[in-house]
Amino acid sequence: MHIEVRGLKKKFGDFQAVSDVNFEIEKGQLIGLLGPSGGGKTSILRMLAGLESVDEGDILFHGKRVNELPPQERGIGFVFQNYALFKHMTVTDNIAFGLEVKKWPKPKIKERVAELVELTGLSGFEKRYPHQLSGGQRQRVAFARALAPEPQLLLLDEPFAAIDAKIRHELRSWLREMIDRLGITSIFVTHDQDEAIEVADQIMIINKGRLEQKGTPWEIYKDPESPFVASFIGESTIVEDVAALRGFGSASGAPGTKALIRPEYVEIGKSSDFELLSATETGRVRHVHFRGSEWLVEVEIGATKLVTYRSLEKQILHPGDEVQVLIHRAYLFNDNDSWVMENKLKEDPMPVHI
Ligand SMILES: Nc1ncnc2c1ncn2[C@@H]1O[C@H](COP(=O)(O)OP(=O)(O)OP(=O)(O)O)[C@@H](O)[C@H]1O
Repeated sequence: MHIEVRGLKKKFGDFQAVSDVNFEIEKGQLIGLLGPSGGGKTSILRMLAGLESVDEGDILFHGKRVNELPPQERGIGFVFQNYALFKHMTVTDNIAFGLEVKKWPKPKIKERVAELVELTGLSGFEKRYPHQLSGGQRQRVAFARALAPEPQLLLLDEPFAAIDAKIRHELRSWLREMIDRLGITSIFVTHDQDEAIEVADQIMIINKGRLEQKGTPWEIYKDPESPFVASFIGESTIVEDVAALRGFGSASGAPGTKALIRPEYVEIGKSSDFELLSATETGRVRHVHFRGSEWLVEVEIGATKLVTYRSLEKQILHPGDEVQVLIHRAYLFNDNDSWVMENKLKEDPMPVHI
């Protein structure tokens, strides 16, 4: 389903929970609504579902305004974080519930339930009750139930929040595969940036009731449009006075200019590694964290602390070691909460490894 949202606003009392949100979603995409708690993600989802009224603005499905359409007529499937399965019903009955309400003929219901049990990998569990299932299995039943009436849009509100880390990881891949297979437009709310980056075709960053940025995970990571977005997606360090770092002084203007620096923009090594470059700083290793596939190294240059990744093949560093530090790139903050991108070594490509 193609979705368009124009000038969407919602107030609760005096509190503006959603202010002037605009976006478009192409059919078949999986969209992650990402942002801090209380930002307005759930309110946007509930307005799309018709569970919350719209104060101002329009919601269009396939170009048709649906603001006043009741939830059951919008062709939407809903999955909540807390399963919301019927406890006294078996897996089969839970999945069939929406179809019974819609008065589908019995044989068709049986056929559709069998299809969904197969799709969601629940074969053999048909007669179990929710308390006889694991969290991951319960969530798959919730998916099957939401998908049963063949919705054109699937809305997922923190679908994996209540599930432990390992299963959550498996469910993410499973969700991605299922959405690809079904080609159904889906929107999921999360405050877990890894989840959004891993699963979504496009991410919408929602903060203080506003859509801060929309784009693919890579676009948002690479070109964050505001300091908030940059610090919300990916690892970074905020440097309080970038002018104190050599090579940035003239470019960054006034002393006290703040900057955001990603770990992959920082390179560390022995002085011989950088002997042809004048723009290095001398730093000291503060902490070294083993990350499984690499090291995360914290370095201090005077009062400035930076983090960087270091591959396992390289010489192991220890706290207190002296290193040369080369900063390839930084985002410099302007006063007005925007910024400019500053390349320290303009001829040098950004060393991003993915
Ligand atoms: N029915 C309501 N009545 C009053 N205030 C509400 C209501 N629903 C939401 N709010 C407020 O609106 C703001 C946005 O809430 P919303 O649930 O949309 O945020 P969220 O981004 O989904 O947050 P979370 O990640 O914590 O679920 C919050 O400050 C919340 O307290």
